[in-house]
Amino acid sequence: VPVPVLLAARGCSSAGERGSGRRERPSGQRFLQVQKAGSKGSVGLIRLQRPQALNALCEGLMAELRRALDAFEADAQVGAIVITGSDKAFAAGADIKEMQGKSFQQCYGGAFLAGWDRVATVRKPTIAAVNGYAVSVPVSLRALCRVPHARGRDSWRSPPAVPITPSPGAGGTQRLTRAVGKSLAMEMVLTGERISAAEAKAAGLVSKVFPVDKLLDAAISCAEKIASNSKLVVAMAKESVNAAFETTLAEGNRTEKRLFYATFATDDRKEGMTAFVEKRKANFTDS
Ligand SMILES: C=CC(=O)SCCNC(=O)CCNC(=O)[C@H](O)C(C)(C)COP(=O)(O)OP(=O)(O)OC[C@H]1O[C@@H](n2cnc3c(N)ncnc32)[C@H](O)[C@@H]1OP(=O)(O)O
Repeated sequence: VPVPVLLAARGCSSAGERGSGRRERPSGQRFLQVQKAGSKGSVGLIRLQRPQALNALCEGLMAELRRALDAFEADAQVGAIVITGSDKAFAAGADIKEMQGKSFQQCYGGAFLAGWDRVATVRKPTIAAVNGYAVSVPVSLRALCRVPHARGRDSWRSPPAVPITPSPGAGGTQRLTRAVGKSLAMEMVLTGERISAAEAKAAGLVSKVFPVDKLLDAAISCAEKIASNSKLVVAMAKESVNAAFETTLAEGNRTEKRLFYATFATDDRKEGMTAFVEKRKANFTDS
């Protein structure tokens, strides 16, 4: 049974949210639904919920997202996180209406977008379950999640599974290098065409494709499987994978080796190897 997670809220003022205002949910969020999922509540589930703007990433939404990630990062019960959107949109990019009037001074001086990379610095594995539009920045958001899932062509409705449109802010192209460092697959420049989930998978943009009605369950079940391992060692594995993406091959190998040595200082490494040899299920204590 999903357990609601209580977080404080701060808001955007955008179409459909002014005047009467978009109400906070009882849980305190305005733009997200945040809960624990999975049979043991070990999965942190974040659903972007700003339907009137197709989940465009306004500052208020991103602030809530950061707080949700912080809360799950600190929650010892949670071993992995799933971020998803709605049927029509994962997210339609940065909020154009919020950005429209901004000057350089406001962007640079006000550190616009500061903290937007929190999703990349979370130590727990994060899965993006992408359905509908994923435009510009959400493509980066999804890429930062490292284990992206998408809904498949066989369940296409309108709009298609992972359409990608040009980012006006990037002059019609969007480089993903900022999001994922030097990963070869991500060096591609998206030129504004709409691509299907299958094409996104072929390009390395998503790792698995599911029919729409199976997408979220599959993402949660994958997260649950990850969460059933030692959280301590999973965090080390994620650090190692990130190092492989972000540094040279030699540096990535060095980091991996150091972290592998470090696992020998943990109880969970001993328990994992002993359980393997004794052909039984490991009982990890995250220590
Ligand atoms: C770092 C840079 C960036 O991220 S720049 C932003 C990049 N994003 C985009 O360029 C996408 C802009 N949106 C669209 O192109 C379309 O909305 C669409 C193709 C994603 C979907 O088209 P559709 O016709 O199905 O919906 P609407 O255009 O009518 O949109 C519904 C509603 O949402 C508002 N909205 C959509 N995207 C944004 C956005 N990025 N920022 C702010 N608001 C957005 C849109 O204005 C509509 O609201 P309304 O009150 O009717 O104006």
